[in-house]
Amino acid sequence: MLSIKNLVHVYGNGTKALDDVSLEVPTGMFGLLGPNGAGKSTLMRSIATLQTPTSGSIDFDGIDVIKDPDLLRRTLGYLPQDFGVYPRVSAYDMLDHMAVLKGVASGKDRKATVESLLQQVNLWPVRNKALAGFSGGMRQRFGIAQALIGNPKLIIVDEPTAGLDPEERNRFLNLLAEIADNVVIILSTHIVEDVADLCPRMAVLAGGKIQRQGAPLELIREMEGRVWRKTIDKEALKEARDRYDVISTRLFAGKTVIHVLSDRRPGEGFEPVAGGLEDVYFATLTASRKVPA
Ligand SMILES: Nc1ncnc2c1ncn2[C@@H]1O[C@H](COP(=O)(O)OP(=O)(O)OP(=O)(O)O)[C@@H](O)[C@H]1O
Repeated sequence: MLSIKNLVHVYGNGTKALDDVSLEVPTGMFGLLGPNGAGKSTLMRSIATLQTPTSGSIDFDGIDVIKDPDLLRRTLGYLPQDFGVYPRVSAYDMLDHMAVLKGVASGKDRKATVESLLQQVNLWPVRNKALAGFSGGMRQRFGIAQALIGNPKLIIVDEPTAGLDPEERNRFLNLLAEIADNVVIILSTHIVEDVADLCPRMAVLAGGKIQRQGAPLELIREMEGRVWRKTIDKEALKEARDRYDVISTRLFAGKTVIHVLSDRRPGEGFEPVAGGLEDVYFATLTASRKVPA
């Protein structure tokens, strides 16, 4: 269990990226959903011991993460948002090198580790190819392989599916689902479907604050009967926004489809829709913007 209490992070320029964040993250897959600039990477980097928060505490299975970062690093796997350079070395050699850095000293252990990880992430057939020539999906699978060296109990993946095509995304998410037994995996993303597809627990972070948390299905159930849809001309959007609690808009066949949150039918031409996680997310963001800072 990962337990975060009252975490605050203020950058040198005065930006308060985390504002009293408290979270309990159980074993399994946990989705941290938030728009760009919400503070997700700041939170991920704080948990991964890459930066020290201004105040607050992080505890993982009895390890005081802020006081004892080295202890956490032994049981941590991290796939950063930006994995950085992809050198002209083969996947095999790079993974072997990273295993050395992570302290897998014996050559025999390393061979076993590297081989089994390459198989697990389905990169065995291309193990001798240079990482520089890998596709986005292959790179992310390599990223997971390196994160899994040393059997970590806490795995952090920061926006891993951004830029992947649907097939690669699927493959990547399936891989995450397979390793989620007995470990804590935090998936930070701005893609609602990533969370809907595979996270039994989630939180929405916006403006540095946790706006909502719970099980996606429960959060969706809480909105039952409160989401309404109407198709309007795009010229009517401004008026609709003034009149209703519009949580999302999208174009469909040249018209604008709005989703409105309301306890009863908001007006003429509205039909009820079964809300999804996207509605939960957008409603949460809309509500968070209304709160004066
Ligand atoms: N090193 C830094 N110095 C100053 N401000 C920063 C720094 N890093 C991030 N910020 C600011 O902190 C806030 C949160 O940024 P963060 O990168 O954590 O958000 P995010 O949710 O990960 O967004 P994104 O998906 O765009 O990376 C933003 O306002 C950002 O501009």
